[in-house]
Amino acid sequence: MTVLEDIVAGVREDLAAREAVLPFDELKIRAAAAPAPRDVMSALRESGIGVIAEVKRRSPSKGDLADIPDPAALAKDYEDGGARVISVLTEQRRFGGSLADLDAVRAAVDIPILRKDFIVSPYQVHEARLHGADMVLLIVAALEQNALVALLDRVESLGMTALVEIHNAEEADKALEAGAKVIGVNARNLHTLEVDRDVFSRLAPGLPMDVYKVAESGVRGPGDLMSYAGHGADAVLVGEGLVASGDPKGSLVKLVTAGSHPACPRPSR
Ligand SMILES: O=P(O)(O)OC[C@@H](O)[C@@H](O)c1c[nH]c2ccccc12
Repeated sequence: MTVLEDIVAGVREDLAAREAVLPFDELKIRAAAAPAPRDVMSALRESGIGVIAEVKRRSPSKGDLADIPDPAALAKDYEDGGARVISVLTEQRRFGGSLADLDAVRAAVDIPILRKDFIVSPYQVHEARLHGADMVLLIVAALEQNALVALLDRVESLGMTALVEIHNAEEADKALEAGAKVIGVNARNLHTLEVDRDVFSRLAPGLPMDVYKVAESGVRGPGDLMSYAGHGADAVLVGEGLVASGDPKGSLVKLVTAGSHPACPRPSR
């Protein structure tokens, strides 16, 4: 079993337990009554390189990163520091996240929120909506193509935006085939957990101009942001570089400042 398969197996078990408590039909009704989702694309398309800031306690590759006793306070710091979107990891077993984190962050900020999890079922999409998410991660490596297409349609039909994650050229083709408008290139291989920052520069030129491109993982500071921007990134998604820095807000401000500096390369759109 690869790391990804192991994580997804745990996610499916936890999902079955939640579904036994709150059946899908009831969940859908409740989610439909949630306040409308935010316009993620307009937030993302503000000028400069966007920063998506992540609430991340631990990871299978690095172990414990930060305690984050108050995810709402961290999220508020991210919002004040100029994040475009806040990513909240809700996977429990390996990342120490929860839907309670999503609720806390939703109550604390006005900017769009991404539910970062291993989404394999429409149940999780409606659940994301119920808990206030505006954006949902769909990982191509974790999904059959027909499931990817169905989940992407589901996300859009609920007025949310999908961040479709890829790591190689075959997954890029699948994401485009499915109609992804926002594509995240993860520098980390989810089967082996190895990070290769050059994956973005190899894949980005093959993605259409009108696809919004997010460089995910391994951003240590402004230098990595500038380099990703030089290869065509519209935004970067950063977790560890913020939460483990000792000063998440200060570290974020440095990234946001670099991303809006005149010397920073711009996506040619
Ligand atoms: O902490 P980093 O290296 O800045 O990475 C953030 C983000 O890219 C990473 O958490 C991530 C990217 N894709 C994922 C899929 C599932 C879980 C986590 C992730």
